[in-house]
Amino acid sequence: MLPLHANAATKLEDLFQHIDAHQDDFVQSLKDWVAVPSDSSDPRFREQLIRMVQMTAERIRTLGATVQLVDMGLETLHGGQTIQFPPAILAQLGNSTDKATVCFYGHVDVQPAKKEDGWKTDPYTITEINGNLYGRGATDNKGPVLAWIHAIDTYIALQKTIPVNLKFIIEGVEETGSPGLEELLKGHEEFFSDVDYIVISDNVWLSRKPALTYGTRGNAYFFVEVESGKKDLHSGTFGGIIHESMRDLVYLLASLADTAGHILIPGIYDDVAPLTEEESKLYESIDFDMEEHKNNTEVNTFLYNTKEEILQHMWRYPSLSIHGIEGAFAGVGTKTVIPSKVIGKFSIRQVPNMKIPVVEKLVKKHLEDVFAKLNSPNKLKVSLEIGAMPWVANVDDPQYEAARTAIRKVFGVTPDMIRDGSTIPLARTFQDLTKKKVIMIPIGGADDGEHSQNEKISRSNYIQGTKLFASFFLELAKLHEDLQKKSNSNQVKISQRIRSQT
Ligand SMILES: C[C@H](N)C(=O)N[C@@H](Cc1c[nH]cn1)C(=O)O
Ligand SMILES: [Zn+2]
Ligand SMILES: [Zn+2]
Repeated sequence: MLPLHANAATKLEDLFQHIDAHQDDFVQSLKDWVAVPSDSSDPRFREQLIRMVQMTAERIRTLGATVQLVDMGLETLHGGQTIQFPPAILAQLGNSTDKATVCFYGHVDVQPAKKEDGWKTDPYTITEINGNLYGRGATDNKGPVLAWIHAIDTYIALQKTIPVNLKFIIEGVEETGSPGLEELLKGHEEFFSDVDYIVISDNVWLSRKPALTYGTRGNAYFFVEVESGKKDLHSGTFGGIIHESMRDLVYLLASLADTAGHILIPGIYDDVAPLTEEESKLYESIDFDMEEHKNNTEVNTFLYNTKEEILQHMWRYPSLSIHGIEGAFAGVGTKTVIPSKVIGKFSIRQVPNMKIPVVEKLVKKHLEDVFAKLNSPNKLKVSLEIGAMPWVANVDDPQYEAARTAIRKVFGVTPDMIRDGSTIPLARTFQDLTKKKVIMIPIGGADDGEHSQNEKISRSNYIQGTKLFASFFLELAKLHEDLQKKSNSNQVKISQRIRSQT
């Protein structure tokens, strides 16, 4: 590694030029990372997921950082078997007392992806088409994690002083709700003692315009299991004489929400923060093209007709989605089986001021009440698998101002201030537990298709995003200097006052 010149003044143009000149190398790194199917939902990929975390640790080590791989123990699967959790990465680069310390949080696990799900290209081979880099994890979240690393690498390659101290928390189970991570944070409180800001880049913009995210919804993810017996049965031989588990389950799932998206679980909306007039105005002022959003989503119609309603229902109201049924026949052909045990999977996105234990109680009560009316002898089991709280930040916090300035310098525009309907399970935990200021700086585009077929990040967003992070380091350093000056001058005033009183 090259030595860092302490006093070399950093010109933004030099950094930007270096990033532009090395963009093909940066794309190659993304290719290497996307090639690892680090799917955290499917235990069959566990070895690959662990390899991905190790590769990431190695890459962070090449920056000159001190890297710790923390063992996260065993994961107990729904059937009772156990497998190794991937380790988590805690790393540190620089510890100057006169610099701000920024902790970057990201994840290198991905959602499942199979070519036959409808991908146009192999999900684990980055394929560039019309300036877009297609591949699972390209935007969620391998691209942004690499962009952050490349921004640091740029300072190192140009032998410039990195303007801030850097810390990293990188994990491999974000997509399954970050199990065990809260305990990890609780056990490493000292890691956060000198951290000033926590940065997350795991969302996308709302439109073509760059954005900063100040809120995310939480998620309460449930399994509802119905079991009729120990083995599947022939529907010709047994159909008509048994209580079918699938029929019960479909009835239960249908009772959760109506076709207009309204959740039918009694009491579920009771704690939702009321919409104030001030907040209402906020939605009116956001520049949002519903037609473009519809095109990105590839649906004909939304549930709501106005921009305000759409934004509110994405960001500040709960929503219930049914994700799938484990154990049900889902293949091609016309299998005529009656499944014995089926597990319905659904989740409710959480908003302020909903509380997970209350939601859990309401959901269980509702499903038990509905099931009781079926007079079914089958066994019902409802379990909360993930409970992640919503997160909202104060947009007047200084790190938002630094990020706004950095965005102006890279993109020449003032960013949209947005919320996001999806969940970063650890965002609220960071805020509550560490009491540090959290900011989300998305670099992905509105049409990136996270979790969907043909997920991508554009080459432009990936490279401009790298510049944004490099520029953000400088803005944070300036901010820190200003804050320190202010605090020193306040200290002088206090000392003078004490002296004059004695
Ligand atoms: C926003 C982030 N990139 C993401 O996709 N998060 C997941 C996390 C989650 C929530 N419940 C289960 N996993 C998401 O919002 O779905
Ligand atoms: Zn993500
Ligand atoms: Zn995701």
